[in-house]
Amino acid sequence: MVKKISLLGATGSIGTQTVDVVREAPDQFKITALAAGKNIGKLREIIRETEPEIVSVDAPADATLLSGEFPKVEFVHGREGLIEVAARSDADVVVSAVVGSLGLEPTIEAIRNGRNIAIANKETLVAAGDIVTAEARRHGISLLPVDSEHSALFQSLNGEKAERAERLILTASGGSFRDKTRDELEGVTIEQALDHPNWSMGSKLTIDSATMMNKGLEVIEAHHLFGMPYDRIDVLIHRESIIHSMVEFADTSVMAQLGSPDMRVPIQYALTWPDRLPRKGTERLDLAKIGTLHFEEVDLNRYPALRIAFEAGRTGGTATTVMNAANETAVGLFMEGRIAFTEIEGLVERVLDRHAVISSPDLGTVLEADSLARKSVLDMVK
Ligand SMILES: NC(=O)C1=CN([C@@H]2O[C@H](COP(=O)(O)OP(=O)(O)OC[C@H]3O[C@@H](n4cnc5c(N)ncnc54)[C@H](OP(=O)(O)O)[C@@H]3O)[C@@H](O)[C@H]2O)C=CC1
Ligand SMILES: CC(=O)[C@@H](O)[C@H](O)COP(=O)(O)O
Ligand SMILES: [Mn+2]
Repeated sequence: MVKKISLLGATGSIGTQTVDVVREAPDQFKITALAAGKNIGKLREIIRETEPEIVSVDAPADATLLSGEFPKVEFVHGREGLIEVAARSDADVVVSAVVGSLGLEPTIEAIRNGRNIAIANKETLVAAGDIVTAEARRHGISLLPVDSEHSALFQSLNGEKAERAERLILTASGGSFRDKTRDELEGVTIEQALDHPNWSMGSKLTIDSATMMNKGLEVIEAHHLFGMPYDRIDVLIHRESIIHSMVEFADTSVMAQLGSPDMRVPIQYALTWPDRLPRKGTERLDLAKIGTLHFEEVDLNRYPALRIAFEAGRTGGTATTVMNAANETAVGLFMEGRIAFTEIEGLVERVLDRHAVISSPDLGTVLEADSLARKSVLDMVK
């Protein structure tokens, strides 16, 4: 049976690679709903190719423009449009791949509508992991990891209960500045920060990888997806991004998932699970050619964002919501050239220090904490 897919974040790095996967297996998948932001040129191409029933864009003017060009497609817009595409779609799976905690409400609506979620949008789980996983349990849907590390953990668990695992080991490339000391980070440029050694990804995630906030977000994501306490989640620097992550069991066995760094592999697995399809166009792993794999401990003084994320995760409640929102805002300021790269973690930590944590927030409280944290960062750099 053809699987119907609703794709949120269609024009982004994960979105366009999801379209690649669908293109390669038209007898398996059909995209019926799309959501994007401002990249109307790319969206036009994707609409032409996939012929969806409904599409959401950010601006009302773009929705009107595209309605004229594609009369058979229904267009909606803005935050409500994004939620409508997620909630109304009759898709078998919703690929949640917008960037940022903007993905939270549509993902929750999709879960409440009984859709399985292929979750790339890690910020949703960091902002409100307890709420999202509780909704998933209540509605009996699957949260299928797309993030490469979490797909690796999921595959390494291979049906075993996460409780049986003793330790999750997330691998980290070290990001664009892994060969620089903390002092050498002074004055680094946006272009340098965007030059990831192994992966081609959206800009926000590439900056997060350089601060290692990405790994911090992923630790929190793993905690929620696999129910693992923080003191049993480790991070290991592995420059090559060939081992995507590992699970250690009580008998000392370690299961790992390896492969070429190509996000179409975990995207496809989330869409085909529990089956697998052949993958055209992904380079097969040739370990003899690679020769050597490297591993290193993480120095939390070099990467304070990872320490901040572990602390926020252990605190729980709105601490992770606030950390995520402050980080999104600080990364945005860096991308606008308004702050230095080395100011990102300090801003996040200052906002967290001033925040009075609410331990079991409802969705309204999460959204309010998120928006206040964004404002706090902006106030600090005025
Ligand atoms: N890229 C990767 O390899 C990986 C990504 N992820 C996660 O997946 C998510 C997406 O990442 P990535 O694809 O790299 O990001 P990109 O920046 O490449 O894409 C972001 C997507 O979100 C859309 N978007 C942004 N703002 C809005 C808005 N206001 N309304 C609707 N859509 C909006 C963008 O639309 P537009 O461009 O049209 O404005 C775009 O389609 C992130 O959470 C990231 O952490 C996880 C693992 C790997
Ligand atoms: C491809 C992917 O999953 C990214 O989240 C990736 O993990 C970034 O790599 P590092 O954060 O390890 O640099
Ligand atoms: Mn990842």
